[in-house]
Amino acid sequence: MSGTSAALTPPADAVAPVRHPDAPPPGELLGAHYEHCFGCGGGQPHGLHLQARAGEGVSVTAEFTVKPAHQGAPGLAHGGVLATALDETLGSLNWLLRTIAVTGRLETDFVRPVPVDTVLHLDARITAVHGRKIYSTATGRIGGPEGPVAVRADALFIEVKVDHFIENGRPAEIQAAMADPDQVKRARAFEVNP
Ligand SMILES: CCCCCCCCCCCCCCCC(=O)SCCNC(=O)CCNC(=O)[C@H](O)C(C)(C)COP(=O)(O)OP(=O)(O)OC[C@H]1O[C@@H](n2cnc3c(N)ncnc32)[C@H](O)[C@@H]1OP(=O)(O)O
Repeated sequence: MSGTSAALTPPADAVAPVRHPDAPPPGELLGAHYEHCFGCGGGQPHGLHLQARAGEGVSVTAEFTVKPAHQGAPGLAHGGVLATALDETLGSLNWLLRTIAVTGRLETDFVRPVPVDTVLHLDARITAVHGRKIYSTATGRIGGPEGPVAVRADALFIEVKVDHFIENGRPAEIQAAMADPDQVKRARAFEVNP
């Protein structure tokens, strides 16, 4: 990984991530964490509709097809959209720890342009954990899962409680989410089964 800043270098006493015993088995789709999430939700017409799949250890894979709505330059994916795909894939890793976490820092390298209609093959893993801090890394390849790297990222996620969303989200969406038993169950499961 190139150019990682000090903030993304785990401290010496960081520990290896431990896959939760109830984490989905390798190969299983993780499912959307929120129907209206721009990264993974099915309810966003121009969203990325990214579906992450559990991998071995504390890793995931995902695919994202670049659509015309995702352009920055003519026929090319917008860099911010590619960063979103990396962020979403990295974020899904935390479900293998059964931990709710948000992105604190995301550092992205854009290595190759990514044309519209390209399938971006994403691969991410957690590298270390230090208290509430979760360190992770991801690549996005084009032309196949073993193709050349087009984008890569390192990230620091910070563990939060469900209250982070309840206290900060716009009330209309929070009330709708809390009225959805499946959404509440999915979020609360992480607090009662640490
Ligand atoms: C009914 C409702 C259902 C809800 C169901 C939800 C489902 C689950 C949704 C998941 C969603 C994922 C979606 C994709 C991933 C996003 O895109 S998440 C969205 C983007 N991220 C954000 O909005 C986060 C905004 N930032 C914040 O809220 C706060 O800054 C944070 C990250 C929670 C940290 O604040 P804090 O809890 O007060 O923690 P703080 O004490 O400042 O820092 C803790 C440690 O982290 C370090 N740290 C914090 N920030 C940084 C940073 N930026 N750089 C370096 N180090 C940092 C601190 O230095 C500190 O280190 P130590 O001193 O412990 O060594």
